[in-house]
Amino acid sequence: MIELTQVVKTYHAGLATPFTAVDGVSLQIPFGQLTILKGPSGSGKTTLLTLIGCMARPTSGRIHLHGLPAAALPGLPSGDGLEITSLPERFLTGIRRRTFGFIFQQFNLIQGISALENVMLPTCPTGEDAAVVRRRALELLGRFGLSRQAGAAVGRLSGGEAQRVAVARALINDPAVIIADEPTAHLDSRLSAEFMELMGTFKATGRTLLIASHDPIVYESPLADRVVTLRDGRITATTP
Ligand SMILES: Nc1ncnc2c1ncn2[C@@H]1O[C@H](COP(=O)(O)OP(=O)(O)OP(=O)(O)O)[C@@H](O)[C@H]1O
Repeated sequence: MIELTQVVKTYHAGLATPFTAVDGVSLQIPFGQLTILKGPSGSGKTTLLTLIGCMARPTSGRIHLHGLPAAALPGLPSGDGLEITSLPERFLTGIRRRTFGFIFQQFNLIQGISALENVMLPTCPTGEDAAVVRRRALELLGRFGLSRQAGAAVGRLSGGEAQRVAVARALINDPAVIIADEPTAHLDSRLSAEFMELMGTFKATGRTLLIASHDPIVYESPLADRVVTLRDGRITATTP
């Protein structure tokens, strides 16, 4: 479980115009479930995802990881209740790489390199053998029907293909938790429904899914275990 306790994120803290984007959020995200963060633009969904995914630190409050596999915590005690908010940067980086896979709104594929190279990218800092990574990346691309596009520059891919490359990239380090930020924002209804089906297959393998979205195809999906609604950086509703 990922446990947030009174998490606050204030941008420009200490400056003339501080802005509190996340304002005292307490939330428990069980492993193995699909949790949706829903809310209007600017409600703090992306900010919250970056805090949970160890990409930024909260201004105050704590985030604990309870019960992660030891392999996800290299050099760290795997005991219960690891508090990530106060860990030194090098540990945060390790947890980010091994525990989380990210799918961004614009997919954030690197233009000018191939689909295969994009999928391999998150493994670069791990120093893993390139041939092994390449095999795994090709397997993933094959699984998503993209074998023929492996060598293609990502700029040439269709929206749906680009999305599946982004999903393959999120999976390359076999993360326990997949974080997706408005993953269907640039997809039509059919591709959005396909995306949710894909998420369903990951959930079936025991992965934890955390998706920020204001797309009803996502937050009304029967796959969602819980929908957390945010407004002005605060939780206003949790269903069920
Ligand atoms: N780096 C930053 N510096 C200052 N303010 C920021 C920064 N990042 C986000 N904000 C502000 O924090 C608020 C929450 O932003 P955030 O991106 O988390 O919302 P969101 O719910 O994900 O919105 P959207 O659905 O439009 O992506 C917004 O008002 C935004 O302008």
